[in-house]
Amino acid sequence: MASITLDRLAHSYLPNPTSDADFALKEINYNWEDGGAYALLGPSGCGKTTLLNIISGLLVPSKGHIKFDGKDVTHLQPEERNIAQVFQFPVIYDTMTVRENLAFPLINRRVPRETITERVNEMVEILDLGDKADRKARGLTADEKQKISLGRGLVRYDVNAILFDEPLTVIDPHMKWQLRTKLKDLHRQLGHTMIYVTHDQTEALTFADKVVVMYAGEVVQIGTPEELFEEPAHTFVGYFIGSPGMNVLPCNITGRTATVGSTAIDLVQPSPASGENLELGIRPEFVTLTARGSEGIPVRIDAVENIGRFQIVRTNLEGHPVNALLQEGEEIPADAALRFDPARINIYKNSHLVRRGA
Ligand SMILES: Nc1ncnc2c1ncn2[C@@H]1O[C@H](COP(=O)(O)OP(=O)(O)OP(=O)(O)O)[C@@H](O)[C@H]1O
Repeated sequence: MASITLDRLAHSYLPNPTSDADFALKEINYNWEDGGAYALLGPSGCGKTTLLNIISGLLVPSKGHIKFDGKDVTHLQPEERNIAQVFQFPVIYDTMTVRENLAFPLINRRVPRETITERVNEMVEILDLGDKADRKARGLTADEKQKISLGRGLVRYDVNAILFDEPLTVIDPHMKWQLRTKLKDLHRQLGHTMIYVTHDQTEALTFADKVVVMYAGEVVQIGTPEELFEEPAHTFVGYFIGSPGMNVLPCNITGRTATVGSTAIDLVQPSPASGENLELGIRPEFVTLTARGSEGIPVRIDAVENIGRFQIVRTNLEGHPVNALLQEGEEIPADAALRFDPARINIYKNSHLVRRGA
């Protein structure tokens, strides 16, 4: 296992990049701790694969360095980096049995026979493949084959890191949560440095101790799942994490009052932010509905969606959508007014957090 340092790392696919916009990966500085479980989370095209390929050695960055345990590996080939990778689709040998597939990465590295048997047995048990262990991979389901792929990544005990690139894409939805939880357990048991690439927030938040959120080539926040929820550093994080995401409303600010259109919202504390490109962010969990006439902000209700234990109330405030998350069965007044918990109102300037809820 190793720590991984990204030292002023950036990448452009263009031969002569001139502006920030030319970089598929904008400058990032970060130290990923030895034995940590990290997720790279972001929408399609945000630069996740570019970063993963730099770590694995498939791509040499146009700027900066990458270090494993302080040793510069920027120009080392993938096979010289001693990492394991699990891809979206199973990479296994159909003609080999499950056991033979799992043993293969160890045989390649001339691991002693007894150790191989021990590790393979351990993987078979961990991945619940006991009843299939001596069958050829050819006849197995896509789920089972991908489990073997995961096992082939995890079976090596001496790797610097294990990289997972959307490994649950082919897995059946009902199996996904099982494998997600399993991977988390495996990380606890095995203690490898693990980096998991996904565009699915549930996968990222379940698996990782720290989530690296990427947007348009930029790392916009690195934090624990709680930090991303409580204190989104960028409006994109607020919008992308949470279901539904944070409400983001363009506003002006004077003193302790934010104004959305002609609606004044009391921030309780004066905000340090002023000028243009300001936005108010509040999560639906901290929006309540009251009857009009009390102190709330009158709104139009567009829709109510029941999602099990909660209901999402979709409202419209002066042309801007605002969602409120209410408990199942909680009463929704016919003439509704919104109330924002002032302690949970964040203020953003140019999409970046400048003031978190008091
Ligand atoms: N080989 C390449 N040559 C030129 N541009 C590329 C190349 N690979 C990726 N890009 C561009 O770099 C940006 C980041 O792509 P990347 O594949 O890293 O994103 P991603 O977050 O992994 O997306 P996805 O989830 O769709 O794989 C995109 O704009 C993409 O079009």
